[in-house]
Amino acid sequence: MPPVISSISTQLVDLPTIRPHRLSMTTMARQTLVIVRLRSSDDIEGVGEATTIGGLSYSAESPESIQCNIDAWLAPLLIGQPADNLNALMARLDRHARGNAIARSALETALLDAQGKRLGVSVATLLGGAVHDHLPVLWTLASGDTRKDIDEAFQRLDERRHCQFKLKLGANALGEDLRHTEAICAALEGRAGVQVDINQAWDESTAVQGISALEAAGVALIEQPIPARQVSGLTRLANRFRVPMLADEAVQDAGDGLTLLNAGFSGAFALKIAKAGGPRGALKLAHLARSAGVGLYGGTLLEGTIGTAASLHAWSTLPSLEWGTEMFGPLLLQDDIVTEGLCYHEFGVDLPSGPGLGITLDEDRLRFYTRP
Ligand SMILES: O=C(O)C[C@H]1C=CC(=O)O1
Ligand SMILES: [Mn+2]
Repeated sequence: MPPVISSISTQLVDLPTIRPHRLSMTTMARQTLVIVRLRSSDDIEGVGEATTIGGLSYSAESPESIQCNIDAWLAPLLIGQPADNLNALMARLDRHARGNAIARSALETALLDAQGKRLGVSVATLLGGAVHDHLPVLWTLASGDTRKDIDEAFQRLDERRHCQFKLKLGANALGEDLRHTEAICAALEGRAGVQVDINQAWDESTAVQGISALEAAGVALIEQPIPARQVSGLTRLANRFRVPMLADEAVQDAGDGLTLLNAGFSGAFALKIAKAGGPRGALKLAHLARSAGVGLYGGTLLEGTIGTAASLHAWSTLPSLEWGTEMFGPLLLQDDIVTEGLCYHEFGVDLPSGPGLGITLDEDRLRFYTRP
């Protein structure tokens, strides 16, 4: 008799950030983790995590909708089913539920964690095997203050924690954003690379103006300058400029990847397990991109340690990530809900060793931060 899934619980965990994190659509003072605990009849527990940014300001899913839709709709589809066949379980979700990629990602993570623990292997091994055990990690400078951002960058460089930085643009007028970026590029010249993420905030003509100036300032990569659905516009920008465009919100999964490739997009893709409904969907997009010669970037939805570890297991199976990763989510949070955090050093992070995700919950801190 195969083990069956016996229960799935969700909880909302609010963790304060180390400083306000300013993006084009919101400023975050805390992050909410939706923690999923999935138990099976063989007494094995798998843990998953879902996050988004600023309630509904980043995505059509909010922490509360993720919790509600798992509890009301997705968990009942899985409970009572054989626990050890991920393909069958995810196909069952596909058959009976639409959308909700972030919620699905948390469930798939919990299923992978459980199966890894059951077989005594890591999630990366379940996904075909790790080819890297240390991945580069950039840091996002988003305090909202140019001087503070420069000081923060030098601190990270001195600690040998990060040597690539991402700036969040689009909350301010173009001129202000350009002055901010130029000052940071000048301060870091020769010591660190700088890339920018506009999070869809510009229209195409603002983007043409902005990207010309950013290219001249030495910015290495331009992420999602215009709205996600403007595929032709993003393709035009990618063809117009020498500095590469990184598609983020425009490329949720392999289907979107195909749309961009068919439109003639030449740039890079940001992978996120949350966008693609889990690690396997993100890898499907990655393999499509690799076949088309499109560069990859290991993206975050500012997950905590569980979601970051799940992403790392997936990214570790890829031969190359041309643009590195931004798996710094746990470092933006004041505290954690695991017994042993990820190990950040030498401008990157170690892949946690298994079984499963290789992460253990700290029950006391989890209880402390769980929303009543
Ligand atoms: O890329 C995004 O759009 C979301 C996220 C990633 C880093 C960060 O600061 O925000
Ligand atoms: Mn982005």
